[in-house]
Amino acid sequence: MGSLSELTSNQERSVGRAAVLGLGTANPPFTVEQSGYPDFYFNVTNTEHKTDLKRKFVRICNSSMIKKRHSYLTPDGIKGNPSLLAYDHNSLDSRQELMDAQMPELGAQAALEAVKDWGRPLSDITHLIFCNSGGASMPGADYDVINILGLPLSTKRFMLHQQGCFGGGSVLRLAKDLAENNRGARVLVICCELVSIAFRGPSEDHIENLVVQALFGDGASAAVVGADTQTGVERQIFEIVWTSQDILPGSDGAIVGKLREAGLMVSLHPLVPFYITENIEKLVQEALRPLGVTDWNEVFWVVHPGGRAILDDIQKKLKLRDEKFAATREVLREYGNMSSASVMFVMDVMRKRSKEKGLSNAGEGLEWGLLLGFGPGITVETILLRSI
Ligand SMILES: CC(=O)CC(=O)SCCNC(=O)CCNC(=O)[C@H](O)C(C)(C)COP(=O)(O)OP(=O)(O)OC[C@H]1O[C@@H](n2cnc3c(N)ncnc32)[C@H](O)[C@@H]1OP(=O)(O)O
Repeated sequence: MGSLSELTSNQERSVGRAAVLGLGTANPPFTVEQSGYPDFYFNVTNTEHKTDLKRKFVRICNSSMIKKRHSYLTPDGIKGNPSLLAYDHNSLDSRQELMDAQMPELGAQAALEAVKDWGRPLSDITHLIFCNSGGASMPGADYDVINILGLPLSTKRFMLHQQGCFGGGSVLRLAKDLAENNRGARVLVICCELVSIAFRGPSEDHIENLVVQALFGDGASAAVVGADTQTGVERQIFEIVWTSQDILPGSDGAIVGKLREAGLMVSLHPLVPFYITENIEKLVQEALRPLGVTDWNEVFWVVHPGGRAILDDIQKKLKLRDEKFAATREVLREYGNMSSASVMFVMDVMRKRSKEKGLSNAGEGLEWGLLLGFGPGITVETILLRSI
């Protein structure tokens, strides 16, 4: 007969590993084409006279490999919030009001898709994680989602604020810990990011702001995570095998977001691609060497579409074939950088492409894969995935 502590821990912990059991995404309907965005942006911010900045912005947009982005900020919506137009007017109230209304709405849409994909009722959700880099209210968007979806009032909630782009990895790491330490748990994970918190007019003194305005788009993604699947009802899309989070040495100050009276002031150092590329192989080795993998083309890649230059440089450094980043580049092309929401979009695109091609699993027919999320710090989330 076992001890009381053994009996308790056997009842509390899952037998198997956590996995993604359902995925969903959502975007606002309004889109802007990147080719027309310089005209749109300088017109709507009343800065057409800043011709040098506009020419530079055209070069940035043309190099971004983004085709279109979704946004709640329609021309009328922007004009109706004039405090957003200058580079640094006090505007936090207007921005927070937009975020309070839009974040739960878009997050709930993505969550409904994920739950439909999972196949069990909303009432079986036990935990909710909501991640966002902009808005902050009490109770927050997690609470609103409980009400919108009619989730059980006993759902245990976690609100992750100000993670930035690595947050898509953080939520899966936290969901794994919750699912494996609470037998039977089904964790609904939502990442929702909106540009209303950082949209602002151009400034000659802050050129990196042009890069921010050219890259980011609105999007929400969601997943249901759980262990010990119900046979015939649930299926594992990606098993979450191992996770780590690392700060890249020497990269202090390279990606920063400060919440100020003028909203989220984001700065991106031109050396961001360099810092990530210099450090990436060590992290990849740590994750894949225990499996005996030494050719990084043997696994599938779910990479945060942070910017074209970052993807080009990582691909070159790791000697990855073009098809390895096809899902990531599709997300960058069709949606831009949606910060923490991006990596679950990549997972969703990858499993759909794999199905269309008749491949044996969601991971392009390969058993092992790596998820990489990077953001402020520079912080990198590395997750070893398995597709069965
Ligand atoms: C917010 C989060 O938490 C996480 C994130 O994802 S942060 C986002 C991370 N992404 C990045 O940092 C962007 C990485 N950079 C890129 O992808 C590319 O540089 C880019 C698409 C923005 C431009 O592509 P490129 O190949 O560099 O184009 P290129 O023609 O050389 O540069 C265009 C101009 O942009 C300027 N530029 C590029 N990056 C810049 C930066 N970070 N700050 C200021 N200027 C920049 C260049 O100096 C160049 O100016 P000129 O044309 O006047 O010479």
